[in-house]
Amino acid sequence: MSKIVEISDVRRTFVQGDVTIEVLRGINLSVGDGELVALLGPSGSGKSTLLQAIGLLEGGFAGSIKLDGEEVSSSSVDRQTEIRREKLGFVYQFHHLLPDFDALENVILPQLIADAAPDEAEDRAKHLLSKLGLAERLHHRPSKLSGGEQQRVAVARALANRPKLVLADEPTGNLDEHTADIVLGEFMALVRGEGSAAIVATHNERLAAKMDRVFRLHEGVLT
Ligand SMILES: Nc1ncnc2c1ncn2[C@@H]1O[C@H](COP(=O)(O)OP(=O)(O)OP(=O)(O)O)[C@@H](O)[C@H]1O
Repeated sequence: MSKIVEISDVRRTFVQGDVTIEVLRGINLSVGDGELVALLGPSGSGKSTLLQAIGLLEGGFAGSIKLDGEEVSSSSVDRQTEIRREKLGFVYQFHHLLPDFDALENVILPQLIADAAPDEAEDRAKHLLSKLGLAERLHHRPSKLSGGEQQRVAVARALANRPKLVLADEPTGNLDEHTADIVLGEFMALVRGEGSAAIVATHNERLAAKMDRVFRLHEGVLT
């Protein structure tokens, strides 16, 4: 199986005044194409920091990060932006949808930014939103949607450009347990159906157990 993610000896240290925190102390991780993995760890263990490294969202990391076979840790900012746009999708704990656009527009926009044809972008957005049970909510703005519905739109947006890898940081952390289960189940089914891989950071052991593999971040290393 080819690997969408291969990272080795990734390290990150934060210095705040006199205090130095080694958050990542030599992380090795590989994720195959289409594989769904959970990243578990207590609050403050560095899950978000690791996702930021893989998502090329922050600098300051040491070590090697390969995405889809390409060493990207020292790529130019422009190349990293291109990789984020073409290969990665992101879902966060809070939806970060654009408040003045409806659900459909929120899923169309990233495709237009990636130069998709408007008709195709709309068809794809409708397809994804329908798969997530939102066919009747296409023209609702985020403020008129429930928390679960908002996260479903965020999931559709993350998948809109057919990313090879979705990075999800506590994607259901803001939802009640029952809704979180449903939305995560839908997210996983959709990601599998699309053939994308995903890394999902969560505190929730039960949800993690439904993934292909589970990694635990503890004291800066993965087990
Ligand atoms: N920009 C920063 N400057 C200084 N310290 C930071 C910075 N970002 C994160 N940290 C520290 O790094 C550690 C890991 O943070 P991170 O957000 O990655 O943890 P997490 O596992 O995602 O936690 P949670 O589950 O609570 O979101 C924390 O102790 C945090 O205070």
